[in-house]
Amino acid sequence: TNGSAPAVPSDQYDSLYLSPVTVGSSTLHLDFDTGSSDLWVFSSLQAQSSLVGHDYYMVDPAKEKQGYTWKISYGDGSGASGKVYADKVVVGGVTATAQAVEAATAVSAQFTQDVDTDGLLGLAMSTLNTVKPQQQKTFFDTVLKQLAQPLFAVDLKYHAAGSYDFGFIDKSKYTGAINYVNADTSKGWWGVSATAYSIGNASTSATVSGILDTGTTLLYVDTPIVKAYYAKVKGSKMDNTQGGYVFPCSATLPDFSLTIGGVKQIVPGKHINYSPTSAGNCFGGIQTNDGIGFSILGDIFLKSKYVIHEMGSTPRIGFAQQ
Ligand SMILES: O=C(Cc1ccccc1)Nn1cnc2ccccc21
Repeated sequence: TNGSAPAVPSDQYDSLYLSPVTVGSSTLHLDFDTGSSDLWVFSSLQAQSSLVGHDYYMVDPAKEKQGYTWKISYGDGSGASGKVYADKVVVGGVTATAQAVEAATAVSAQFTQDVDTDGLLGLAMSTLNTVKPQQQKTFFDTVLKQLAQPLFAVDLKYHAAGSYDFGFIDKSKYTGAINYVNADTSKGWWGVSATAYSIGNASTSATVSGILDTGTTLLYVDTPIVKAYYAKVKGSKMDNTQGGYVFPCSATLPDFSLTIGGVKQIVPGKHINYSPTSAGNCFGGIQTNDGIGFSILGDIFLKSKYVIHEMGSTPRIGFAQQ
């Protein structure tokens, strides 16, 4: 069976996208995350005070994987931990009958205060799964064999609902050719590299290595590229109190592209005006990857494309224009 689930922006700035998932007998709204590999949910194991505003998984002790635990932390310092259950998970009609469901006992403030997100569904390689004593499969790995094609496709949109397709490529969701490149999955992520970047009409050769990451809101690249970009934005500056580059909200933002597989993958300037700040300017969708060691092609990069993640004998990534 194949299936498709909507990806709905959680707020007016596309901070993250939420998809409905049936976990056991509950429908939860999860953040599908190609940057991690745990399916974890808010659960009845938590204090009631932590559950306010969230839908949550009502655990069934009979389904517990006794002695199994998990603990995850993300690049932004957020994290969660808990126990593991084997239960039915359904995404867009695709069913995993005994999927490892990681029920939270503790969740960091970033997640607790984000009342729309009921958990995450990891779509990176299962080698990054944090469950002990035995690593568990992602939902995608669990259902892989039942899919017509071993792939999922990501269709995130700018200030609009998109979708995640499992097992098929939806021709109505893109125009032009799909450009495939091999994925570097050696670190457990969907890794790609670019050979050039462009700011407006000016192209510069450079090697940009990074990961596709639907769980990251913005686009993080090497500092010299970020500086070159905002040099083209009148009134832009690095604002340490806001934690990144900001600019007057009236600024015209040049398009940005990364050349992947010989094809320019363009991010429209409009998408790079991420959100207003509390100080009366606007926060940039492109920021520096200082301290990370690689680039992170998050939602700002993805939301103009239809991106196929194919787990064939040689993992590939296909890019097409929405
Ligand atoms: O953690 C990251 C990317 C990242 C940011 C900074 C340093 C290193 C890596 N993304 N991400 C993927 N899933 C997430 C879930 C919550 C927060 C961030 C999440």
